[in-house]
Amino acid sequence: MSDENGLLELRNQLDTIDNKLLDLINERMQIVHKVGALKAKSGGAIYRPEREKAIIERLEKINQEKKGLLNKSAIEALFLEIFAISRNLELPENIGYLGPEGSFTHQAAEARFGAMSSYIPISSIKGVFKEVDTKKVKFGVVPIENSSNGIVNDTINGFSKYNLKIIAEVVLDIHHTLASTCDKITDIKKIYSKDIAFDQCRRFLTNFGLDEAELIPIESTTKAAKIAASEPNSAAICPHVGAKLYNLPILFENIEDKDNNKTRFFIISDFENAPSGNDKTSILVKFPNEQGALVRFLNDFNDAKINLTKIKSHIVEGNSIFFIDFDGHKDDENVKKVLEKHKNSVKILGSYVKEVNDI
Ligand SMILES: C=C(O[C@@H]1C=C(C(=O)O)C=C[C@H]1O)C(=O)O
Repeated sequence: MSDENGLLELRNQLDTIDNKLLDLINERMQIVHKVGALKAKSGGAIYRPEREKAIIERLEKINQEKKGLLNKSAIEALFLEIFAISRNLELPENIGYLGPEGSFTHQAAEARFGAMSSYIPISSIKGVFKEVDTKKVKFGVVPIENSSNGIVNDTINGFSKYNLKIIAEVVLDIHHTLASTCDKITDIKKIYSKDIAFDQCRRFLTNFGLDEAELIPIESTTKAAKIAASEPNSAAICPHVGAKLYNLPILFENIEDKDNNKTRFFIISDFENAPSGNDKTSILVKFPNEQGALVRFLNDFNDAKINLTKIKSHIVEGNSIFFIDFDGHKDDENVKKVLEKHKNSVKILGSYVKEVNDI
């Protein structure tokens, strides 16, 4: 058989498989439709991250056993897209994220909800909380902490003010680029970016003599790309996708000082997750002004054999509060007991499937 005929034959085989895949996906969607109808009757949540996680883990295991050609992230990418389409079929739901389009939070949202969902950029973290609270959007995506810059205060403030729940976490590796229409680095006189992005790229700026340029902080790295695309002798520190969005040539990639620069994001909504068997819980704690309150609290967690994974202090309206993460679900017996004992000082922010990529 000639190469050309060989190619034709293989493509015929692919067409036959694609036809079967289409039938199978449609068959799946018929069932999803029935799940949607049941949930509409019972008022159950459409998005069930713990169920999606379990499906992906099961498929990865089968794939490994069968020595399939797909790797873990390929399975995840394919199925997250199928789940997103499934959920939209059950009930189309909007996702509000800290914008603008192309921001790291947008990337975090897409990593979880796929390319087919309906996204709405919101210009502040406070705004994201408000739109979820008033049910304009079903889900909100906000940053909670960065490995170089710590906790995001506006997000803690949002949780203090609103009774919304964390239903999932997403951890992204953060890479910055220097993008500009200038041909020569010495032509760059102004650099636009978000204040924390400048902090994350200090060494690069010094090493390349760019600390001489005027550093202009603005509200987002994507907006920085937009401005730099139209202003001569300027540049932006922005994500790769931000530069692409505004056709801004990328001069340097991965300019962040630390090679494991990560940001953790929360997906927030108005419902609680069922336990998945591999959960984490986040709480805010405001201790009474008594000696030993923090120690007593921590001892109770220790006695209940709960593993605390993070504790950070934060000031809200002059009061010191703690943001705490621990392993387990709020409905686990040991967790429930401790939280009940301290219910006057604790606000439960949510229990959600633990991400493998940690910060
Ligand atoms: C279909 C369901 O709803 C959603 C879609 C899922 C899917 O497509 O398999 C899984 C969990 C939910 O996020 C379900 O809850 O089973």
